[in-house]
Amino acid sequence: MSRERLYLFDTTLRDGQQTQGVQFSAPEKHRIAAALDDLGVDYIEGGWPGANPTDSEFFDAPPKTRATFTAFGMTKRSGRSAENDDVLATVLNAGTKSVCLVGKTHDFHVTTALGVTLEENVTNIAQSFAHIVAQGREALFDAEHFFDGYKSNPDYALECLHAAYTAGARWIVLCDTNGGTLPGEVYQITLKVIESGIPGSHLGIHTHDDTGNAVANSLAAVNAGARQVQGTLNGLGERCGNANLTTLIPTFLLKEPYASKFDTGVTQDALKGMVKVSRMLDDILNRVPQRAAPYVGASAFAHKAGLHASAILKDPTTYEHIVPEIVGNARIVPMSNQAGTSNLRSRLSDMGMDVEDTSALSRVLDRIKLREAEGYSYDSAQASFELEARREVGQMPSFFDVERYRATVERRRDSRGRMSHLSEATVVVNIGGERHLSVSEGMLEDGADGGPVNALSKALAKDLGPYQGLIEDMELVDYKVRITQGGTEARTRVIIDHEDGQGRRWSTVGVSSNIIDASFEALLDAILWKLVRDGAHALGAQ
Ligand SMILES: CC(=O)SCCNC(=O)CCNC(=O)[C@H](O)C(C)(C)COP(=O)(O)OP(=O)(O)OC[C@H]1O[C@@H](n2cnc3c(N)ncnc32)[C@H](O)[C@@H]1OP(=O)(O)O
Ligand SMILES: CC(=O)C(=O)O
Repeated sequence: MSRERLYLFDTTLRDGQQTQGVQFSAPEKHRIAAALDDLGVDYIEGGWPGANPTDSEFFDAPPKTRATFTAFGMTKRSGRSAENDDVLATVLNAGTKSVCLVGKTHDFHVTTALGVTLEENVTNIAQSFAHIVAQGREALFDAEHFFDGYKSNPDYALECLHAAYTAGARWIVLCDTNGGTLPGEVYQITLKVIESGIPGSHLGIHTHDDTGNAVANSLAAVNAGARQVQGTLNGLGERCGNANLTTLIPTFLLKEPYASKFDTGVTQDALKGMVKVSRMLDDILNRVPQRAAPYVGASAFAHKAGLHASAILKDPTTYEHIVPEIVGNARIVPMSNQAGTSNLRSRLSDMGMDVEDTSALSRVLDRIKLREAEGYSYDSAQASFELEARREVGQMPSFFDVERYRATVERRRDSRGRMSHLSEATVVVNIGGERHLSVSEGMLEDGADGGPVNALSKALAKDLGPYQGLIEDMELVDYKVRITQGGTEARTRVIIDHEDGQGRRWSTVGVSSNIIDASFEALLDAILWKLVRDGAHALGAQ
């Protein structure tokens, strides 16, 4: 079978920026564009020149990409020529090789949102594209609300597409703007478009995830013949997001019939960077990565249940649809109350612990299940699990003892009558018979009160004598609280994530009826795990 080219169009910097709460700066756009270019997408839509200062700044000094850098805008408005439309002029003045214009194809939107006649809209589309093409640009038509438009008035929706195509648009992109269309309809309607005379090699698909079908809809359009797929990294985008390219790209490269049928610009080698690219975007957005994201999520290859773990150890293909490393991910076999000895052996061996004694293994398993019944949760707090296992099998060095800690919170009015908060913590540890007392205030980088957990974290990490050098690069990056039982019996579970200078991220858990105490337990485990992993026992721990 001869292979066909499937084009990937990324709109993270345009539709992705339409995500609530997302606002990229120009330098961030440059970083994302460079990562997309390394990945191998064919088009990078940078934004809408002239729509806001950031996009204008970005287009003033555009990235140099192998991918076709694209400016976005809308078709000309009625009552002026394409040459005299200032919004269109600003888009064209960005000087990009390719230009994507959104235009209406749904009769209802033409009369209601634009308030023009159906004929005027067709003329506006045709003249806008003729103008772009006359300037030597590659033109794309984002046919807004196309599927809804087709269902309302198929002849008119197709007339709009043909107006752009006849005027020279290279790509006609069928948009499921409201995200309400299902895969069967996308497939059938895409076939109708092809039957109307626009070949699949000129058709693109742009979907939204409002029914959770953005990826399925993209695949349906490709199955019908479309050869350009638009999407965003991590599925960013207006409302529920766009088709997720971190799902679609591995699917096109690894799954049939796509892998045998299509070439894309993404190589198998670049595919190994998929997790990295996804995390980079989360890092820029200061978002916690979605654990369950297909292919790239931390749980995508996590085998929690005992039956799964047992089989995985015999042959990973028993519960994995692909080899995780192909997309830069990794297999994990977490511990929890769903686990059996297979999970345990696998975890211990990953931690470098060889435990032959089966009675020790059962003790660890019993201990973990008992602690989970008390409210601990080890499947996401693997570092705390490791410490618990070490304690149970006698492989946990003793670095220091916490003699006591105290945290206080104060709310007061200053001399100008303004309310302020102050949190303070004291921690006393005993290291080899020597007492170390540390006091810290809760303080954020901007000088605001960081709260009692922040104060405790600082006091605990302030003076650990010989171990101090090993913990200096630790940073608390996420803090989650959950009440595990209601009423007066309430127990609080705190899960804290840390990162260090070696790029490691680890999670620890604490449980108590008191949120500060639960936090302290998780903070303490985080430091102990770091000391165990970095060989602090060599510094004289017992
Ligand atoms: C489906 C999509 O996601 S398309 C992408 C949409 N992206 C964005 O809207 C983000 C960037 N947009 C913006 O910054 C602003 O909306 C701007 C600068 C483009 C326009 O701002 P304003 O001139 O203040 O207009 P406003 O946003 O209020 O309304 C949009 C105007 O464009 C018109 N319009 C909408 N689509 C089109 C189109 N395809 N062709 C021509 N005109 C259009 C609307 O009718 C409306 O005009 P009206 O005010 O005369 O009724
Ligand atoms: C153009 C676009 O983003 C849409 O129709 O969804």
